[in-house]
Amino acid sequence: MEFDRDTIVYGSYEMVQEIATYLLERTGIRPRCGIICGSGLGCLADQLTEVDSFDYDTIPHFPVSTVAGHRGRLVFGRLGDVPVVCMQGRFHYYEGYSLAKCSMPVRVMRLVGCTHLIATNAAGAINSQYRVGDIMLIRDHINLMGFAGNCPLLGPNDDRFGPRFLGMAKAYEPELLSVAKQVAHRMPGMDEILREGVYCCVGGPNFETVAEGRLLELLGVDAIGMSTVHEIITARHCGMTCFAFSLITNMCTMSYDEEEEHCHETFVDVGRQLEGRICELVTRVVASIGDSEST
Ligand SMILES: O=P(O)(O)O[C@@H]1C[C@H](O)[C@@H](CO)O1
Ligand SMILES: Nc1nc2[nH]cnc2c(=O)[nH]1
Repeated sequence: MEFDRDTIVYGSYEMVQEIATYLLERTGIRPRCGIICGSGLGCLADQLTEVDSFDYDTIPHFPVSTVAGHRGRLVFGRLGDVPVVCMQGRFHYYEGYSLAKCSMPVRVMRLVGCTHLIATNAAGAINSQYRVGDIMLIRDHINLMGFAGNCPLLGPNDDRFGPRFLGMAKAYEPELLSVAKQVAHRMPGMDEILREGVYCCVGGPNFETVAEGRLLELLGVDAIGMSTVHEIITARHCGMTCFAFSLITNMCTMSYDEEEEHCHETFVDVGRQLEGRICELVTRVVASIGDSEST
């Protein structure tokens, strides 16, 4: 099969290294953990101290964010005591970027020193037990775009990033999932909104038809979105430990009698309403990563 290297394959090792060097020469922070802020979850980056931030359009070879609620900058700093780097805004396939290009910043995170990735997103609930405002810890995902032959790892493999073939059975680190549940359990009001489930990514930007929603339910999907899966694949490929969660911003339309709830601006507002709890959850999970690395 012929690959169009410009559109499908993006980010040679040398290119990613050049970006990493550019950043490391301009910040004293040496991050251990990368955090990707989903739609409406950019507040996470606002919690950092000792900040050095870089607008995407000033970083060599970086794509730019085109989605409302995605600020478009990379923020280095400390979350509590732990040095981190946050993507305040991510890249989506529907913006016209290949999956490799959407996920390229994860490799940058790895080459600036991150061993862990925390990805967050806004997602629609397929599971009828869920409610808007729930937080779903991602236990596993279904790479539906991968079933159709689209994957961020398409094309020649560079062993300096990771292996050609990649096991994904424990993509979401069970230990971190368990830490997050313990942490959340100690936070007031979290038990009522905390879920654990299976996330699935579609290309978007359209939302699901009723028939598609019902199919996803049959497949065992709890929440559906347009990101995260390819970032986790890329992170696992380069040996990063991963944790992710979805903020449930809407119930998917599962019957023809229901009114459709989709509105990106409302999704961003749901994020704002929960930002205090989300920031606390992430701060505590990151602290546990810091503790585990210092022992
Ligand atoms: O970046 P995330 O996955 O949070 O963004 C979700 C999916 C779409 O980009 C958008 C839909 O409103 O929110
Ligand atoms: N595909 C998809 N992405 C979302 N992001 C936020 N809500 C939704 C949804 O219902 N479907």
